Amino acid sequence: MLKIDHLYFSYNNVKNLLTDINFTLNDGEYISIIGSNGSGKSTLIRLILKLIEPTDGTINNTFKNMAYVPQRFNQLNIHFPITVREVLASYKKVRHNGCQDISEVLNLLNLKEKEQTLIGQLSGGQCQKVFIARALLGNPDLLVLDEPSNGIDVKSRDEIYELLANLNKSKKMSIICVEHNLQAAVKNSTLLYHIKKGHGHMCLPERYAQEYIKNDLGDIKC
Ligand SMILES: Nc1ncnc2c1ncn2[C@@H]1O[C@H](COP(=O)(O)OP(=O)(O)OP(=O)(O)O)[C@@H](O)[C@H]1O
Repeated sequence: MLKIDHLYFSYNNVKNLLTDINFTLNDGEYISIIGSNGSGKSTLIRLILKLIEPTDGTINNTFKNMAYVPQRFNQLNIHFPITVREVLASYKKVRHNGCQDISEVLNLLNLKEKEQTLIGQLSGGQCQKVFIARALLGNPDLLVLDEPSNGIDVKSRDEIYELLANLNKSKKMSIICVEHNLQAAVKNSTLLYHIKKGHGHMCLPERYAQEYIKNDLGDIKC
């Protein structure tokens, strides 16, 4: 379980970015964090991952094995001399033990035929899947993703969300996902966490969808 109580956070140049954040993820839940650009979604993820410290408040985390899939990036040099399999093998080497078989994870993400391809020569969607595969190698009990479908075509996007839904439902993997894809968030998540003007609140996906249809996004009060 992850429980955040009365968390406050400011950057030097952005005061009161997050104000009195209260957030609970129970084991097996899938929570999508939504909100407009700059509302603090990725910052909340960084706090959960302990990459930064809150200004005030507490984060209690009983998950033993978190894995993180960062936002997609496009700057890989196409000649960077490392293949998909080598990316996964180097991660496995660093983690030492408890890892899944690389071929199994490649199959799970339909990446088997790309295992000898240089990472920089993959499409954006394929590259994103490699980073998801890398995260899954360590058998996480909490998977944290930052906008997994950003800039990804419909087919790869659907595959990624089907996989996440399956991991959550079949393997009971807990998931936190920063999301701009509201359709996927509403379809897959147990709960949505909406951050607006520094404050956050949980809401049920169906309720959010109803409110979204009735109002502009900015006016949603669920
Ligand atoms: N390392 C940093 N130092 C200072 N300010 C930062 C830093 N990282 C983010 N910010 C600022 O904090 C605010 C929130 O950024 P954050 O990345 O958390 O937003 P977000 O909700 O994830 O946005 P987006 O939807 O655009 O990805 C922004 O105004 C951003 O400029």
